[in-house]
Amino acid sequence: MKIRDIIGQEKATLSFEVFPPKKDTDFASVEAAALGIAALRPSYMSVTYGAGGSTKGHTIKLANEIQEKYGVPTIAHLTCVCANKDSIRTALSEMKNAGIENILALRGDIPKNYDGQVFTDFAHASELVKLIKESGDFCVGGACYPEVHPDSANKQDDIANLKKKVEAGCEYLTTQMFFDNNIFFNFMYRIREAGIAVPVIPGIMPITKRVQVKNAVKLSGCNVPERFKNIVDRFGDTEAAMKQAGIAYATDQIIDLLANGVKHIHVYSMNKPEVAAGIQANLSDILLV
Ligand SMILES: NC(=O)C1=CN([C@@H]2O[C@H](COP(=O)(O)OP(=O)(O)OC[C@H]3O[C@@H](n4cnc5c(N)ncnc54)[C@H](O)[C@@H]3O)[C@@H](O)[C@H]2O)C=CC1
Ligand SMILES: Nc1nc(=O)c2c([nH]1)NC[C@@H]1CN(c3ccc(C(=O)N[C@@H](CCC(=O)O)C(=O)O)cc3)CN21
Repeated sequence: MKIRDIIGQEKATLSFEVFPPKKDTDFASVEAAALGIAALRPSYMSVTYGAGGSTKGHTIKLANEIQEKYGVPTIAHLTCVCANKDSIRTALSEMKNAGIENILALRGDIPKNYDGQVFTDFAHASELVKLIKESGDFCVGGACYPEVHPDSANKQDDIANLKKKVEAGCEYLTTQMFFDNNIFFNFMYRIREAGIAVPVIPGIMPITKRVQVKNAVKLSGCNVPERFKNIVDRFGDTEAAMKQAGIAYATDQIIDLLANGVKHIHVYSMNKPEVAAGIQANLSDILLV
C-alpha cells in the first residue's frame, strides 16, 4: 500500500523506523527487533539504508519480511551518496521485485573514510527523487529540516531547495528530529507560506540513553531544550529510568503535536520494540480521537 493513501485517510497514524545491521552476523537480532515492532501493527514502518548500498540486501529483506509476515506496509530508504544511476536503478528494481511500493529518497550521510567519489551522478536528494519517479510506480517521500539542514547556508535556501525536491515529485515529507515543538510549528508556517503543500510528518526521536543526545546533535544540529537537558542529567546514568523518561518526553511531544492538529507521527524507534510499544501504549486512546 502507498504511504500517500495511508496518510490520506481520516485516521491518525503512528509509524516506526528500524535500521538494518551493518554486519551479516547481526542480522538475526535486528530481524527479531524489527519483527517485534511490526507485531505492534503500526500504520507503516520505514527501513533505513546504508551509504552506497552497503545494507541494500538487509534493507530489502527486512522490509519484505515486515510486509509478508505482519501485513505492515513499509517504506525503504534509498540514499544517493556514493551511488550512481546504474546502482540506483538496480536497487529500485530489486525493491520492486520484493514488493516495496514506497521509497524515502535521501541524499544520505557522507561516510567517514570513504575512498571513492561521494557525489557522482547525484548531489542532492531532488535528483534522486526525479530518477525514482521515472523508474516506476513508487510513492516517494523525502526529509525536511525544521532547524535547517547543517549543510545549508540559511533558512531561505533550505526551503527553496525543499521546494525543488517537492517539485521533482516528492509526495510527502518526514522531519528531522526536534525536541522543541515550537520549532516544528514555526517551520510549518514558513514552508506553507513558501507554497510547499505536501503532507509533513514530524519525526520524533525518543532519547533513551545519554549517548544518543550527542549523536542526535551531531546528525541533525538540533537544539536541546533546558528541560530536556535536565532530564538527561538527572536520569542518564540509570538505564531503566532514562528509558522511562525518554518515552514520557517523546509521548508528551506527540500529544502536544496531536492536540495542535497534527495527524501523523513517525517515531525513530531505533530497533527498540519496548520503546515503540511504550509510546504506542501511551497513545492508545489518544490516537482514536
Ligand atoms: N530517518 C533518517 O534516516 C533520516 C536521515 N536524514 C539524513 O539527512 C541528510 C540529508 O539528506 P536529504 O535531506 O535527503 O538531502 P537533500 O539533498 O535534500 O539536502 C541536503 C542539502 O543540500 C541542499 N539541497 C537540496 N536540494 C538542492 C538543490 N536542488 N540545489 C541545491 N542545494 C540543494 C539542502 O538545502 C541541504 O542543505 C542525510 O544524511 C540523510 O540520510 C535526515 C532525516 C531522516
Ligand atoms: N543525518 C541523519 N542521519 C540519520 O541516519 C538519521 C537522522 N539524521 N535523523 C533521523 C534518524 C535518527 N538517527 C539516529 C539517531 C541516534 C543514533 C544514536 O544515538 N546511535 C548510537 C546508538 C545508541 C543506541 O544504542 O541506541 C550510536 O552510538 O551510534 C543513531 C541514529 C538515524 N536517522
